[in-house]
Amino acid sequence: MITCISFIGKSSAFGTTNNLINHKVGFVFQKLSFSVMSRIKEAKKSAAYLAVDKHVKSGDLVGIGSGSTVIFAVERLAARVKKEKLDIKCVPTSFQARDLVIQNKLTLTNLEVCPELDVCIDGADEVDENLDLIKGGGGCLLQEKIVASCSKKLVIVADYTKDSKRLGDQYKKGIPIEVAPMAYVPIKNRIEKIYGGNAELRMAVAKAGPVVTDNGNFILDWREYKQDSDWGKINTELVLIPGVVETGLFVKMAEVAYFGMEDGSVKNRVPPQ
Ligand SMILES: O=C[C@H](O)[C@H](O)[C@H](O)COP(=O)(O)O
Repeated sequence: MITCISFIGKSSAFGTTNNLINHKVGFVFQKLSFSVMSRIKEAKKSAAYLAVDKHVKSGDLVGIGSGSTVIFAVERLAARVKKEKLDIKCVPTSFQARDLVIQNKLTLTNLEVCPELDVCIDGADEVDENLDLIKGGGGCLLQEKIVASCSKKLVIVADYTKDSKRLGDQYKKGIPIEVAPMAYVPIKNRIEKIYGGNAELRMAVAKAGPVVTDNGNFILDWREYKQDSDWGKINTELVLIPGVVETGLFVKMAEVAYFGMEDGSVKNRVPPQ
């Protein structure tokens, strides 16, 4: 009985030491990842603020993209409306963007009333050296592409982790492809057969089953594709597959991308001549 008690005692003492080390290591990692996260957040903010200041003027009709970086762009727009009495109207690209416009008390409009926009400010999941983009990591690619195509210029705001030489260098979650729900299996099979890789149905996190987009569709995330591809050609071919609604490949659409850097600076990239 005594042995038993002492065994439990030692074991729990050992356990306590281990727990303490784990706790400390966990704390250091937590602190590190917190500082990386806050650096990324600051980078998003610097890029978004600069892009808004450079590209939006009074009287503009502005497309509002989706995602976490665009939150800062809308914040800056709202501050300028208040301070400079900037007169702008906004067309959102998602439920989230519409909500952002409303919450920030900006003037909301749509493409029926304003089919031609001056500028669209949007985020990206990855930007390559040609300024081709992967978008749709948050599931908003269809309305984003429509609004961008109705804008005189598409201005991308991003942090340094999105800056790549080739699509797929950094962003490993795949190229999002929005599809009609009834067609997701044949489309998946076709993409994998023609181009290789895997096109996986995106599953929801706080819901059983797949992600359903703002437009009632599913998303296939196409991974392990050939990186040195002709994205313009592949995008054109993909949208011709019956049931494909849109792809997250934004080829030759962006006029400029702003990247917030780790050191607090912002660098920009324009397409090669
Ligand atoms: O579907 C989401 C959009 O394409 C976003 O613009 C993209 O995922 C980038 O989002 P974030 O600014 O949060 O990285």
